[in-house]
Amino acid sequence: MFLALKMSISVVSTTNSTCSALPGFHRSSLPRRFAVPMSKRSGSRRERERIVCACTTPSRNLGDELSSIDVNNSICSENLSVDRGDEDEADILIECKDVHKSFGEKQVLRGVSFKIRHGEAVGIIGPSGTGKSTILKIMAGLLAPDKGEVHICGRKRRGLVDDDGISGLRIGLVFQSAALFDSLTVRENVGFLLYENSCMPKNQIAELVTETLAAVGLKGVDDLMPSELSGGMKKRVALARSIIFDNTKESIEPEVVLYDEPTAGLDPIASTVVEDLIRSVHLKGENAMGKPGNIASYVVVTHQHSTIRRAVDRLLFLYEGKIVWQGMTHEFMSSTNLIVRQFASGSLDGPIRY
Ligand SMILES: Nc1ncnc2c1ncn2[C@@H]1O[C@H](COP(=O)(O)OP(=O)(O)OP(=O)(O)O)[C@@H](O)[C@H]1O
Repeated sequence: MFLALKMSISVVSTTNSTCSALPGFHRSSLPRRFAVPMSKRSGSRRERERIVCACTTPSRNLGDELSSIDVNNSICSENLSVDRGDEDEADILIECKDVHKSFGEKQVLRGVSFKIRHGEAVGIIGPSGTGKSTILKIMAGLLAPDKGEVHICGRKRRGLVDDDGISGLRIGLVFQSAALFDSLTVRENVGFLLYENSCMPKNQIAELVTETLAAVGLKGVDDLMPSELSGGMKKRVALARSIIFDNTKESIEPEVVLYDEPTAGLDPIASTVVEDLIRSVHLKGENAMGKPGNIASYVVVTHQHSTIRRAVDRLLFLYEGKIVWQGMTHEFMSSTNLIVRQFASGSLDGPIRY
């Protein structure tokens, strides 16, 4: 499911009125999961802007292999290139501090802390059901932690993305499957936020959409419907929707993009294309137009080794609701941590039990 949420906090308005620049499109036709509770449909325009898309030790006795884990900061005792501590706090865009989250009786996150700095390409990995998507949604402001804090550019987020009024950072979230609006064209999907929330004229938005689609390697698809696209193309359209921004604004805030399993369901070559695309829209990359990307930092949740190797520089390993290992990608394959070794090899033998 794709979701572009913009946090400054632009996002897509889902109030129950007709779209300003998308004739005939009515927000009530949005999928039900995108609906905004009536009680939240008041307040300022900013408040009405909404999202569309929608460590303690592990509980099991894992034996000696976990004895090297520091339960306070969750860093394995291997000699790894981990977080740079107190250095240059100014470049921290998102920080999770001791985040806890439960669903009913199920404790999913049990004290997760990490920082995402300007310029970083970070992967979150770990066994299924360990809370990777949950922490992504908490970073995005779609879910609130039960305990702990999320800081955006040094400021504590008070509620969800639409409540806190924090500006200074845009956050784009690209869900696993595209979740494009089936009844809208590619152009309308990609330009949705701008049609809704910007003062840009329609022809200018259309031009920007075409340019953004070209940046992700798509040409001549503006008028197609999502049903006419392949799975890989839908992922690219979803990416375009997450990175487009109002370039007429005087100041452009940096953007962090959060990708939830962006290569899931793709064949190896299509995965490589998406992995390179993720790199290319980053500020250290070069997009399909030969221009530097605009994305300041990104976080990728993935299970795929190719994505780990190709698309990220630093890894956080989440297991049983805690970060039990972190290091650079090149340190992952050679790690002596038994959890990491089992995960990397896919072995059934080891501390991770299914
Ligand atoms: N909204 C929700 N309500 C109830 N339980 C939830 C909700 N969201 C997630 N969970 C549960 O929380 C746990 C963690 O889910 P999450 O999707 O974050 O895991 P994950 O690590 O991303 O898994 P996977 O790798 O399989 O996608 C799962 O047991 C899931 O069922």
